[in-house]
Amino acid sequence: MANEFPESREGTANSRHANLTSSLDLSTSLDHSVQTRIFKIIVIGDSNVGKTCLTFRFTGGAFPCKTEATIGVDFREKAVEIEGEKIKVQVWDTAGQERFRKSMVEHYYRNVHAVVFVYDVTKMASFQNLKTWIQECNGHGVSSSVPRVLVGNKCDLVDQIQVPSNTALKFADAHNMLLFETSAKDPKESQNVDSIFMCLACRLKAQKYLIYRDVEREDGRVRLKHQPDPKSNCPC
Ligand SMILES: Nc1nc2c(ncn2[C@@H]2O[C@H](COP(=O)(O)OP(=O)(O)OP(=O)(O)O)[C@@H](O)[C@H]2O)c(=O)[nH]1
Ligand SMILES: [Mg+2]
Repeated sequence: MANEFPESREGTANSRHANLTSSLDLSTSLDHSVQTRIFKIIVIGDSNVGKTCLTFRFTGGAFPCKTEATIGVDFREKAVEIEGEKIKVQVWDTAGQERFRKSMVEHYYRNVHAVVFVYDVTKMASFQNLKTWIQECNGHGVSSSVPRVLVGNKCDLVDQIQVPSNTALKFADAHNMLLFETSAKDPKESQNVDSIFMCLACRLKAQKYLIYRDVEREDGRVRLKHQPDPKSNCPC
């Protein structure tokens, strides 16, 4: 059974930080000294859908009282333990506004392990724009074997919902994604928010034997072979 132990870190990077590349490279490395794997999960979607709030809820356990549009990327880490293995989940909270993301897009997708697409259930346009986000992701060479999930956020605003669940479910099925409808704001939903990231971490953990056994090194970088683990007990 998956459980967590308390350790989270936050950082930020934008186009003004000169040493960005070296810090970003860490996300894809295996930390051999402590044998802790790091899973890089990016969170993508329109501005204002709640990406920052969702990632904050997962790593900090609370809803931020105030947020501003993300510039570049904020990265947050949470240490979790799954079936006895300590894993670092590194969440990349990306900017939804084009002007705040354009110089960073390459970094977002580089060596990503999993992708979370977010829309706002009260804003149909944010759902319709998912196609563009998926195109961007595919256009950056993210393999179809990289796990992806779809998240409809702001479900607490029950009177304002514009995106019906069955429409979202069809879209998710068509794109081979699991659908989570949740709220970063509603404390009762916090476990559901956790399960978005834990579900992905469990799936990635299922690649354990590949990472330790079939790891390949090319150009000094670690590359992983993706194969499903038939013995995985991932809850999703
Ligand atoms: N009611 C409600 N409001 C939310 C929820 N999640 C986020 N918000 C609000 O939505 C607004 C935008 O949230 P952010 O998390 O900053 O949005 P973002 O997707 O990170 O936006 P960018 O950084 O510009 O890409 C803020 O006013 C939040 O308080 C939610 O679950 N319910
Ligand atoms: Mg943000």
